Amino acid sequence: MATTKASARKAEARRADWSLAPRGPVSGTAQGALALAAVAVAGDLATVSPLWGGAVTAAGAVATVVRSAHLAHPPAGLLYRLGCWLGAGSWLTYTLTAGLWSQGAWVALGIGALTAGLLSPLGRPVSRRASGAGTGRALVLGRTARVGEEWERRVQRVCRVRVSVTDVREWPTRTGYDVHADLPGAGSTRAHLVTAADALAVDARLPQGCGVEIAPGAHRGAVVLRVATVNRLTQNIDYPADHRARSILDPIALGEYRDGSTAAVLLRESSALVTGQKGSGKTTTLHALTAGIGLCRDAIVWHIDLNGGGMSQAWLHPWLEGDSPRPAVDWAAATPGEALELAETALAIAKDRKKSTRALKIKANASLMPVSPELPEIVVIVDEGGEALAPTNRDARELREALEEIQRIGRNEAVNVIVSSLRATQDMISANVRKQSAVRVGMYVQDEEELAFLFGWNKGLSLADLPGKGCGFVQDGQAAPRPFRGYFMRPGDVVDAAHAVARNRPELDAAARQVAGQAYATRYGRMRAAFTDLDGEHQEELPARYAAPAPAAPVRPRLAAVPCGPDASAWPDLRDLVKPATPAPAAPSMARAADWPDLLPRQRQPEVVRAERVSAVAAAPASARPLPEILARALEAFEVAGDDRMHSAALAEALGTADALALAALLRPLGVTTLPRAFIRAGTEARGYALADLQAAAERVRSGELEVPDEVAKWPAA
Ligand SMILES: Nc1ncnc2c1ncn2[C@@H]1O[C@H](COP(=O)(O)OP(=O)(O)OP(=O)(O)O)[C@@H](O)[C@H]1O
Repeated sequence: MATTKASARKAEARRADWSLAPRGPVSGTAQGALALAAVAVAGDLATVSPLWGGAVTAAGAVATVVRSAHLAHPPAGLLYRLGCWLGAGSWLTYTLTAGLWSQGAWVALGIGALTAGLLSPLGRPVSRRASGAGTGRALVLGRTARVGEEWERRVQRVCRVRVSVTDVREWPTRTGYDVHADLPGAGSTRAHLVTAADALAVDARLPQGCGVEIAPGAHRGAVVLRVATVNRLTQNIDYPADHRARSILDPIALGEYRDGSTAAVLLRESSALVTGQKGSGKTTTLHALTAGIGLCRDAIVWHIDLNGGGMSQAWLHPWLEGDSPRPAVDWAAATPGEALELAETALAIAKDRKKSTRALKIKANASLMPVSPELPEIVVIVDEGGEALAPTNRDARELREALEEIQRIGRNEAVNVIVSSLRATQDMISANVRKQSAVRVGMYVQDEEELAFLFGWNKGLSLADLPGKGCGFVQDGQAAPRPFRGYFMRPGDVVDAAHAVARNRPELDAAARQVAGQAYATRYGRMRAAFTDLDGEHQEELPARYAAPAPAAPVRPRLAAVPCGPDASAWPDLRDLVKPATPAPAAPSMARAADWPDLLPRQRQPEVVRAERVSAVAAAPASARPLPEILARALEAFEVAGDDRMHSAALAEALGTADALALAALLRPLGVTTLPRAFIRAGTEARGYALADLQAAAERVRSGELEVPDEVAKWPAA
């Protein structure tokens, strides 16, 4: 077959070409001179008036100018053609006037033909270009040819790279155009143009907010320069109220690029990071993501909203108002304690799915866990709006670590994280979060360095490309970051979308629900409490709100004697003081949070902790000082609980102290205080103690560094 084709091609090549079409400058010049001589001989024999020669010359000259303008020939090409017509026409008019049969007339014709032949490269139609390998041929005509030549010269001037433009295509929105070009090779790469994108925009004198994006072309040697000529990003783009169900395997739309195409990102396997200064449009972008993911029939959204409820409020509104039977967002956390519970639950589900979905993957013959309404992806969206996740914030270490671990291990198991942060700097975003986020969205910031931190240096990004709120750069995987404008989702749009999401979203699968346990099963009560009372006071009231079917008799405020000596470190935690005064209307058997069974055993390496405890209590050197009874028994209580944190009330009960207040008074002289933030145990959010603090105190006592006060040493004899 191949041989037949080759021989056919050879035969075709051998076949004589008898057409009169010129094949190059020599044949073209010879043909033109012969044709002119033939016309002159015919005119001479027919004794045509010389006026006709003048008329033909004038007509030819005018036609040349008009045609060259239409085809956007360069000035040299136009002059060459005009010269040919004027020379030939003058010679013809002269021979019709003075006679053809003189030596001078034929010598003049020869000299004219020779000149035309030598200058013929000037007349070559530069607008005809090859459009690149494998892409067919494109004819660049008229205005677009002129634009293409301008860009060839501009790229040569700014980047010292001689590209050849193969096509210029106007955007459907008529707000810019794409310039398709081939690189010359010889060491030039697209990166040369990418770094000069801003300089090219300046050289082209583009309007404010417009720029040049350098995108890959049809092959490695081709580039596309996306040139915006109208600043379309200044106009609001309403959220398209399209609430049809979709899949998390499809791209999730965030807004539009300059050319009017949809800015969308793939989130099935990717975590995302959204940064931007206050008021730049982060939360609005998270709304668009919540809507896009929420409308998927195979994904559910969990919110961590440490930004005063700004993100989750509108999504929960229909449910809080009783207009919707369930919330659009399956779980929303507004406090650090609940946030940690949510993150740890997501992590536990990801770990469990690694084992439990093995058979499913084999059945589907897919290495990636197949998602479906029965096994939905969980996307945890975190709008922290402050420094909660900053690597420098020690209080948030556990939450940050849980989220980072989800990012590391949750891809295949369809548990992903989207984090928003005020600033794209090393002190606000840990390197791990940034690296693990394949999707990055950088909304407006003051400092170009922040964009560079997020997207890398020399990406040709300029703040001049972002005209205002709601604008940013978006990057999905290896693709170059592109300026876009986010959909403007107003609260009303969110509420409309929330209705649609609540109607159609899937429920968490049964296996995950089992892993999530009681904390997940009771989340609605806490969400209702938290998002109707955002001043933070709800924290201590949470158990009562969701646990009590019938209110118990109100607890009367109680006066307590507080040991307030001159040393402030010996004072009890005042928050523990007010706690008993808070009414706790709960079911009789669960009147106090401390009474609740721990229905969600910790996943955090209980064996290791236990081993540490045993060595801390038992393996003390002989010279070590004895531990006070309260400390030794507190360490034992942690060991029995198999946990590394215990609520104050639970520990007080285990030790048999009068209450949490009395316990605080005993532990404070040993330097042990409650953790700064409440945490959840057995479905209750309250403050309590960390095992590590008790172990540190024990160490200090044993080494003699810490003197045990009498009132502590005497306990429980007192
Ligand atoms: N895509 C958008 N189109 C038009 N305006 C927008 C857009 N996004 C945000 N805005 C405007 O910017 C304001 C702030 O937006 P948003 O609350 O999303 O910013 P933020 O970065 O989350 O701020 P903060 O950090 O204070 O929470 C909005 O009230 C709105 O007026």
